[in-house]
Amino acid sequence: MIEVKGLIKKYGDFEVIKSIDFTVKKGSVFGFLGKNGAGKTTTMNILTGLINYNSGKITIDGLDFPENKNQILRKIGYLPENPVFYDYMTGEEYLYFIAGVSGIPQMSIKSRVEELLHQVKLTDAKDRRVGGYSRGMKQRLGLAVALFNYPQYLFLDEPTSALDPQGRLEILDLITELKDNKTTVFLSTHILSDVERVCDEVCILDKGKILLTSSLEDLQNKYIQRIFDITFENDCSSIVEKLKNLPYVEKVVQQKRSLSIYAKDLEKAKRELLNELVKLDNPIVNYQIRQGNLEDIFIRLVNNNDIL
Ligand SMILES: Nc1ncnc2c1ncn2[C@@H]1O[C@H](COP(=O)(O)OP(=O)(O)OP(=O)(O)O)[C@@H](O)[C@H]1O
Repeated sequence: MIEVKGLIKKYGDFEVIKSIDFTVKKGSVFGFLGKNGAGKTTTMNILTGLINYNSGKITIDGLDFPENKNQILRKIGYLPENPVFYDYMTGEEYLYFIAGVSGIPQMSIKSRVEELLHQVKLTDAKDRRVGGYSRGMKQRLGLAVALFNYPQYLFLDEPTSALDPQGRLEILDLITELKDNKTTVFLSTHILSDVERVCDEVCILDKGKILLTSSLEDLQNKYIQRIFDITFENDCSSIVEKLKNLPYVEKVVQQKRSLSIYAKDLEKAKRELLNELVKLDNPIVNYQIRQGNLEDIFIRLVNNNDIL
C-alpha cells in the first residue's frame, strides 16, 4: 500500500503540489487524473524517487520512503510519459542493456528478455533499431523496461496517449493482466474511457490539489447524471438562457444547433422539458437522454467544482 500525507512540492516560490493526501491499495489500479499541469508527473516523479519533495510523509508497504529508498525502489517500475532510449540499439539489445544494469542473474537474462518482448508484442520487431520504432512501439519497449524486475508497483505516466486504438487496447489488456497478477498500477492519464475500463480507484488532481478520491463504482453511483441531448433544425443560441432558468435544469452546454441539458431533477425534466422545447419556434431533429460518463463527472468537477 502507498500512503501519502501532506505532500508538498515547490519549484522556487511556486507550490506545484499543495499538501495532498491519498492512499493506493495494494493490487488495485489507481487512476490519477488531471488536466495538463495539474501535477501528475511531479507526483509520480516523487513516488519513484526521481525528484525530492519539500514536506509530507510517504510510506510504501509501511516503510518510510526516504529512509528505505533503495529497498522500496526495487519494488517499483516506472514508464515515463516520453521514455528515452539509445536509438542506435535494437529493441532486444536495449533490453539486454537494461538486464546488465538490473542485477538479474546472468543465466536468467535471455529468457526474461524473450518473455518481455513477447509480453509487449515486440518479438517481431526485436532486431530493428529503436530509432525507427513508432511512438507506440517505444511506449511498449518502455513498458518492458519498467516491468523488467517484476515490480510490485508499476507507475505509468500517460501510457496510452501516443497509441492508436488497437495499441491502447493492448496496453489496457496488459494492465488488466498485471492486476490479475497482483501488481499495483498507478496510472496517470487524460483518457477517461481508459480509466473507466481498467481502474478501481480514481483520484482527481487539479492545480496541485486533490479534488476527489473515490472508488470508480462509488463515483459513478454518486455523481452520475442524466443529460438530455437535443439537436434543433436551426441555431439555438437564443434559447439557452431561458432553459438555464428552468428550475429542474442545472446546466446547459450549447454547440451550434445542439444542446446538452444537465438535469437537477431528472423526473421533472423528463415530464416537462420536451413540452417546453416544442413551444420554441425551432423544430427538434433529435432528442435523447444519455447517462453521464466519467468525462462528464471530470468536466463538472474540474471546471465548476459544482458537485463538491
Ligand atoms: N522542473 C520544473 N521547474 C519549474 N516548474 C515545473 C517543473 N516541472 C514541472 N513544473 C510545473 O509544475 C506544474 C505541474 O507539472 P506536471 O508536469 O507535474 O503536470 P502534469 O499534471 O503531469 O501535466 P501533463 O499532463 O501536461 O504532463 C506545471 O505548472 C509545470 O509547469
